[in-house]
Amino acid sequence: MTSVEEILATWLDKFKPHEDGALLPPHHDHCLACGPDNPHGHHLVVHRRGEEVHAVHVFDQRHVGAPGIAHGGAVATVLDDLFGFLLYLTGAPAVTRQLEVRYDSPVLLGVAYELVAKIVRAEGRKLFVEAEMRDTSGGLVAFASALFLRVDEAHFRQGASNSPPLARPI
Ligand SMILES: CCCCCCCCCC(=O)SCCNC(=O)CCNC(=O)[C@H](O)C(C)(C)COP(=O)(O)OP(=O)(O)OC[C@H]1O[C@@H](n2cnc3c(N)ncnc32)[C@H](O)[C@@H]1OP(=O)(O)O
Repeated sequence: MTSVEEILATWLDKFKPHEDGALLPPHHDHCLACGPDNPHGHHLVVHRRGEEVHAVHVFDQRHVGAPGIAHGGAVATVLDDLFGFLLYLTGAPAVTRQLEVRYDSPVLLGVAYELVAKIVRAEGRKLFVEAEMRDTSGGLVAFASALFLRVDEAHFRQGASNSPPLARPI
């Protein structure tokens, strides 16, 4: 598992400008939503598209709520993390202060959905953001809005000495 200091050391590069269309880097290798090395993760892959961020995502059996349907918390995780990619466009880290998700239709496992997020407005440390998740016919299945607050590196160091085991013994 990568340490907080190792993660922070890579952040300056991540917050450099990214070209339109660029593949955006994961927040870190074990991030629950986008980390490629997290076996329990969503492995979300996100690109910049103009001033928005864009992903095509498929939930699988690890994310099941009702049979065949993604758990609402899993959907919220992915939408929250998608917002985290907008931060690369702002050039500064921030964290979720408030997140609201509207679930319009069940999100089916094994089906591709298109996700788009944008910054609605910025006021000082505050970033107001919105995201949509649509099915392949363009139908809106979920809508999220959130307030992110810019924080400095000290925020992330709060977890630096906290490294519980990966899983609880049964
Ligand atoms: C590479 C970057 C890494 C990012 C990864 C992204 C991953 C995906 C996102 C996440 O999972 S983040 C993890 C979940 N979030 C957290 O763990 C955050 C936990 N909360 C905190 O640590 C603190 O609450 C926080 C640092 C966010 C804010 O504490 P502060 O004491 O700095 O701010 P405060 O609560 O006083 O609010 C600052 C301003 O926002 C305003 N505010 C707060 N809540 C509001 C609200 N709900 N609506 C409107 N305004 C609000 C508040 O009134 C105030 O306004 P003014 O500055 O004008 O006085």
